Amino acid sequence: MAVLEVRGLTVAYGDHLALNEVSLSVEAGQVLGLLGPNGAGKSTLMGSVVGAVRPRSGTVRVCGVDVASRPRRARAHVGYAEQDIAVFPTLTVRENVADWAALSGLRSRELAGAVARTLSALLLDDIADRQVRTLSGGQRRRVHCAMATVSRPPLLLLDEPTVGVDPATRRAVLDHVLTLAAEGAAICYSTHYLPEIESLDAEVVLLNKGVVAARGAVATLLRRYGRTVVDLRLGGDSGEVRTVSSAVEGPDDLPAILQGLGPDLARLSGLEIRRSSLDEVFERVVEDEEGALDAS
Ligand SMILES: Nc1ncnc2c1ncn2[C@@H]1O[C@H](COP(=O)(O)OP(=O)(O)OP(=O)(O)O)[C@@H](O)[C@H]1O
Repeated sequence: MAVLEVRGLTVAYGDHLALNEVSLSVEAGQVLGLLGPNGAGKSTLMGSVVGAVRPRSGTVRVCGVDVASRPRRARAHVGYAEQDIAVFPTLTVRENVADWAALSGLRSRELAGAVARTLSALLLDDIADRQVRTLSGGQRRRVHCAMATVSRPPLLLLDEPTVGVDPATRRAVLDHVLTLAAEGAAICYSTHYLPEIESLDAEVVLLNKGVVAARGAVATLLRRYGRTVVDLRLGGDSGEVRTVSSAVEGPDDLPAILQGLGPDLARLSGLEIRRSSLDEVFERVVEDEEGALDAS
C-alpha cells in the first residue's frame, strides 16, 4: 500500500481550477519531486493532503486513511513544512523542535534523542539555545524543517524547504531527506531548484496549471524529452563571454549553426555539445503543454 495515494484530485478556488484530476502516489522510502512553475498547484496539493484545502472531487489517502472522512487520523501520519514558516519566535530553536515533537506524541527519552538527532542533522546545534526571533530567514527555515521531521512521520511534505538557505545548509537538508527516505519515510518534496531533484534521485511529477504534465524518474524524463544541445561561446570586445545554445538532431546540423553566426564566427572561443539539462527539459514540457492548451 502506498503511503500517499491521491486519486482524481480536483480543487477549485472559485472559478479557478488549481488542480484538475491529479493522481499520484508515494511509497515508503520514495522521494517524489513535485515540480512546476509558480501557481502550478504544488502547495494546493500539499494543503489537500493535510486537509487544509477541501477538494471539489477526488480522494486523498494517507497510510490508507481517507483525509476527507478522517482528517485528524490522517494528519497524524504527516509531517508538513509548508512554505510560510510557522515557529514560535520567543522560544528557542530546541524548545520549538521539542514542543513539536511532544505534540506529535513523542515522550521523554525517545523525544530527547529525536530532538538531538534532528538538530544535529540540520546543523542547528550551535544555535539551539537562541530564540528563533533572533535567527536569519535561512536558519528559521531549517528550524521549520526540523519541526516537520522530528517525529519521523511516515509521510513528509516539504514545500520548498531550501528557499533562502546557503549551499552548506542545502546539502544538510538534502542529506537529511535522503536519511529519512532510507529509514522508510515517503517524502513529497517541492522545489524550483532542479539539481536538488537530481541529488535526491527522486521520481518526478511535473505540474503545470493544475494538471500533471510529465512524470517519471529523472533519467527517464531526460531521455524522453532531452535533446542534444550545442553551446557556442562567443568572446566580446571587453573580455566577456556570451553563450548561444541551439538544439540539434545530430552532428550534421553543426555546419549550418556555425554559418548562422555570420561575422560572429570570428568571436567563437569555445564549443560544447551536451544533453539538455533538467531545467531545459521542464521548460520544454511546459511550453509544449501550453502550446497544446492554446491549440485546443
Ligand atoms: N487561497 C487561495 N485562493 C484563491 N486562489 C488560490 C489560493 N491559493 C492558491 N490559489 C491559486 O491556485 C493556483 C495554485 O497555487 P499554488 O500555491 O498551489 O501553486 P504552487 O505551485 O505552490 O506555486 P509556487 O511555486 O508559486 O509556490 C494559483 O493560480 C494560485 O493563485
